[in-house]
Amino acid sequence: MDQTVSASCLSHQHVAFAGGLTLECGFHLAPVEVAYRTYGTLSPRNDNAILICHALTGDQYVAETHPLTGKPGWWSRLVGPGLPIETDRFFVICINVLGGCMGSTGPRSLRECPDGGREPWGTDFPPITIRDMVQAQKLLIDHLGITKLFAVLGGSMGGMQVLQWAATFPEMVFAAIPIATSPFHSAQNIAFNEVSRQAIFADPQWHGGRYWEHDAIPARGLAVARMMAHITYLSEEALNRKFGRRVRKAPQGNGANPGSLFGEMFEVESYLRHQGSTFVRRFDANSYLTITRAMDYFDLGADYEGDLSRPFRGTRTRFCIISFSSDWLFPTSQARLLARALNRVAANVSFVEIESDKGHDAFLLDEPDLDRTIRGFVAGAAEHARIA
Ligand SMILES: CC(=O)SCCNC(=O)CCNC(=O)[C@H](O)C(C)(C)COP(=O)(O)OP(=O)(O)OC[C@H]1O[C@@H](n2cnc3c(N)ncnc32)[C@H](O)[C@@H]1OP(=O)(O)O
Ligand SMILES: N[C@@H](CCO)C(=O)O
Repeated sequence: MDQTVSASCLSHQHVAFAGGLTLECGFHLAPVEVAYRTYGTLSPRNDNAILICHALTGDQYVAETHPLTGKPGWWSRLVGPGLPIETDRFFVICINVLGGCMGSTGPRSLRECPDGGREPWGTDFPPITIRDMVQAQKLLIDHLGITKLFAVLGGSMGGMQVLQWAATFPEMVFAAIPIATSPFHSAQNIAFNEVSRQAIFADPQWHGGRYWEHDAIPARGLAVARMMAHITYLSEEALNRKFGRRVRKAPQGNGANPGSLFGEMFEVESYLRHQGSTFVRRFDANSYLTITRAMDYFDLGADYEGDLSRPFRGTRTRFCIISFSSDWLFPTSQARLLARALNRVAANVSFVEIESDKGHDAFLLDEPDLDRTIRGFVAGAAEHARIA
């Protein structure tokens, strides 16, 4: 079916594709809604589009104030006029992933029930993969009339999407920048995700995933999931630098801090509680479960007896792989495996390990070497692509 014909705009930068998508699991999901933001202008030659893919709990608000948190966009340091991803020159698109909770179809979306009513998908939302996310993005890219992306970039799960784009639609990706990512999700990372999921299931407000029926959310479980995951986004050095062993006065009453000496708590405890409680205001538990599973399934070599170069055979995409020295979640060793595999089949592969003590989330933080690397690679690739 011609998706450009069956697409309807629900509102500004929110499109429904009536024909939907057949997912990797075989389920046909229809309609598929895609929420996105754009910055800059598509050139008359249609050659300046850059797709930015967000990470696990990110969203399309990459370079503007977030509507729920009021915070600047998660990459507003990098995307804008005069910045490494120059919006006076490039047309930048960022899409909320399939399975997300910021407007694209996900577990919180309403579906038709057999009795004619509508209710959220919840845990009945079909399992999705990174490839499904990319297929949903492709619907939108086609709808926007873009035939070739000048560049696709993103960190962490965003980097997985970058690799999937380059593997699935090689002719559409001129340059790819996978950052702080891996060609497969490791056993250690699957293990961390499973602990997060169990924290959600253990919350009395989980209600088998139908929490909306109880006018509740599994806030405690989701917060604990985030607290645990957030530790993996930092590094020992970063935690020491930020908090050391400093303490502050602890909240009193309701058994909030049993065993605490002198009514104190460690700053790092307070920080993690803050990260947990702010997270639940902006994220849906069923989305969290769906997306962490999609990350867990990611394994580019799975269909090729583990050979990571075969998905990219014949590629003409230029790659710039970036890792951070203190990232223990997506360590440099995994990026190096990817670089070695790509070097066997691709003519243009750069690999940069950035010295940083900030851990995995370094790609979201003020890291001048990251900005310089992206600026340099994008400028060089634009010259090769002869972008005005
Ligand atoms: C690619 C993507 O799309 S990913 C999505 C990115 N966004 C997120 O992950 C949102 C969650 N936030 C984060 O993970 C991080 O804040 C980052 C990575 C975005 C930024 O990190 P940093 O700038 O180093 O901020 P930091 O981790 O220190 O957190 C600051 C917050 O902790 C609070 N905080 C700091 N110390 C303490 C403490 N001891 N006790 C309680 N709260 C504390 C600050 O008040 C601040 O709160 P606020 O965010 O509500 O204003
Ligand atoms: N902290 C980021 C990166 C995780 O990989 C997020 O929450 O999406």
